[in-house]
Amino acid sequence: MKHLLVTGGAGFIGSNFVHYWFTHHPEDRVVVFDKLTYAGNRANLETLEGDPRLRFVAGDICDAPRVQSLLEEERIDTVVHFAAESHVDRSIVGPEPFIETNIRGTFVLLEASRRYWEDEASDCRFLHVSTDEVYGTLAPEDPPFTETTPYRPNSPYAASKAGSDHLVRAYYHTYGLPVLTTNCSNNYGPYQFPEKLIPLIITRALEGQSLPVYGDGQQVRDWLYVEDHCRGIEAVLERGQLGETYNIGTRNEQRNLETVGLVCDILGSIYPERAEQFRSLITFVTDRPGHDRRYAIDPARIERELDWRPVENFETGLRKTVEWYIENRAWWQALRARQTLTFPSG
Ligand SMILES: Cc1cn([C@H]2C[C@H](O)[C@@H](COP(=O)(O)OP(=O)(O)O[C@H]3O[C@H](CO)[C@@H](O)[C@H](O)[C@H]3O)O2)c(=O)[nH]c1=O
Repeated sequence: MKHLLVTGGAGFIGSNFVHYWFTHHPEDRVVVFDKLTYAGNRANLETLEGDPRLRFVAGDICDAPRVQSLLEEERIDTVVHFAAESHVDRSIVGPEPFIETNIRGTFVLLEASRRYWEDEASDCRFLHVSTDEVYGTLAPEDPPFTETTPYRPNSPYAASKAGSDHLVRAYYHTYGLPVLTTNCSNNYGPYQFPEKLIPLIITRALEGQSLPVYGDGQQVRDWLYVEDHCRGIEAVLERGQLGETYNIGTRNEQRNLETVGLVCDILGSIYPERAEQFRSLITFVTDRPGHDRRYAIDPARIERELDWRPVENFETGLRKTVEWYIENRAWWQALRARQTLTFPSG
């Protein structure tokens, strides 16, 4: 039986991971530690409310004494670290919380784990969830990112994640902390805060609002269904080599404009009477400053070494996602008040 600490477990990927974990490891205990910022939401774990295997603790990963005592109190042997400020546009408007949470917060967790696991680290794991954005941007002719692609982060968000990745590796090389790092591509699926492209487009289209496409919409993103990501994290936790990095992606490169169009088509097939309307809502708006043109992940290593394969394809994953947002209007409408970002289109 494992004792997991899931930081950011009330966020999008974190909460999907908690649901995934209990489905596949019903005997384990999970402590969710989450600051409940605008993007964290206890409703994401509502179906687990009252479950004795789960403890929810509201708190900040920068709070060193709290983190230290939680590790000890709960006899944590596995840290899965999702907690992060994650939205690129917000990092452009206000980078400070990104530096604080993503770099300092990761440092606090590493240091607490090092102290707590000092004498008995053999069965322990610290898995750091990171992003492909640390590698920078690709030209159309470039091969996808591999685990050996040099780091060239461009946004304050990406730079803060790059800093945290380096700290994690330093704790392995310097102290032998049993760390693993994953770098994933763009996620989509249930419970994603509707500031990110796919849920933003779905929810705005449902409400008949304009669908903002930055610049020319020809930027490329490599979409990963969140449950496939959770399965990848499980594979790395269980079979990954300590100190190593695994890229998680599905070779699913899509231009933003095509992704937005696909969402409109799926909505049109569900609401045929509004089919024409959805695409007409697409509006080109000012581009994101320093916008990375293309991300693409080469998942060969995790496939070859850990036998991981994605289950979902983009069309079915996107349809499931659209249906989830239709069925869970109350969930995202309640978040509207927190969506205060007005960058760049207003
Ligand atoms: C919000 C928004 C986004 N976009 C564009 C910008 C990007 O090219 C693409 C996806 O934007 P976002 O959903 O903000 O995601 P992106 O910047 O790629 O970053 C995401 O994916 C990363 C992994 O690649 C994660 O590390 C980040 O935490 C996550 O936010 O869509 C638009 O054209 N219009 C929009 O309104």
